[in-house]
Amino acid sequence: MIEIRGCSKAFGTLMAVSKVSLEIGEREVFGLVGSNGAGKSTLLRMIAGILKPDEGEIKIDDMAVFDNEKAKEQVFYISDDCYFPTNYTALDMATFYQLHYPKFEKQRFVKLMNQFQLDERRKVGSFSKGMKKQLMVLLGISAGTKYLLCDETFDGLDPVVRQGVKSLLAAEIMSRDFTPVLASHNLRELEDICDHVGLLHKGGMLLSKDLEDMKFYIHKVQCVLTDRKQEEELKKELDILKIDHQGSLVLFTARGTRSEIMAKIQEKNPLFSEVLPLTLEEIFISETEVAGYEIQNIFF
Ligand SMILES: Nc1ncnc2c1ncn2[C@@H]1O[C@H](COP(=O)(O)OP(=O)(O)OP(=O)(O)O)[C@@H](O)[C@H]1O
Repeated sequence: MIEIRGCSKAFGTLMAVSKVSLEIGEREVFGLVGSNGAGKSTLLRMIAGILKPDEGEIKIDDMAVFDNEKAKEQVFYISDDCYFPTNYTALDMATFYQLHYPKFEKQRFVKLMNQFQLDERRKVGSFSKGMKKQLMVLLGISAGTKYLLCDETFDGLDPVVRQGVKSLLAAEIMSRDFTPVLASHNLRELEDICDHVGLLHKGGMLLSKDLEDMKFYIHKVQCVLTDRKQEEELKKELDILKIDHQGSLVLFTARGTRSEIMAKIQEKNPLFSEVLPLTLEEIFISETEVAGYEIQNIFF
């Protein structure tokens, strides 16, 4: 488990991370979201033991991480602007990481490169941005660390590769003790991948919640009502966050369990009604409102 207790980091007078406390459980995909400059990279670099917090502590499996090789061996960090030595091939990168990570599996790396149709003998300098990101994920998986920290790694991957990487992470979680932490400024990049989401805003942790728990108390329903009056009644009877119209269809996003909301709608004998899946952005509308913020002020 990763435990962060009252962690802060300033650069001069700028508070990049402020008194963040957070627990990242095991064998779950943790999404760290926040707008540009929210402090995600700074927090990840502290978790990786690269930056020392000004105050507070970070423990990886009960070990303080800063200046602790044993703890750092458990963490592979993929920066948002990875450095590759000139003339290094992908295989050279694997040899390099093998020196730092005792559990690195080179054969597995070569196999994964083939699976993702990347040439391990090619110079990394000639890889596209997305290929470099894939390469880093494959190096991270092959390193055999318990934690994989990805900074904006999913952003910009094409849908097929993204799906491949997502399946790879899921398979790792199933087969060994593995926890990926994915940071992104883009809610859409993380919505079908994460089990748990932490929201950073201006250096502070606004919320950290299980996605399934959040989904339990907010639902989106589309229905066709027989009378306009019924919509007005439902506005009073439901805890509505948003209403949209598409022709005769009314779309309600409301707080409450699925059965509570559907019971109220069924009382009106609608011509049609169904529950729709929610996006992460829609889920956050409710959660950030409870925390006293408007999602538009956080992400847009
Ligand atoms: N080395 C540094 N020196 C000075 N200021 C820094 C440094 N690193 C980060 N900052 C500042 O700290 C704040 C948080 O930056 P950070 O990179 O952690 O944000 P982020 O959430 O990762 O942003 P993005 O999504 O744009 O990558 C920003 O205001 C940034 O300018």
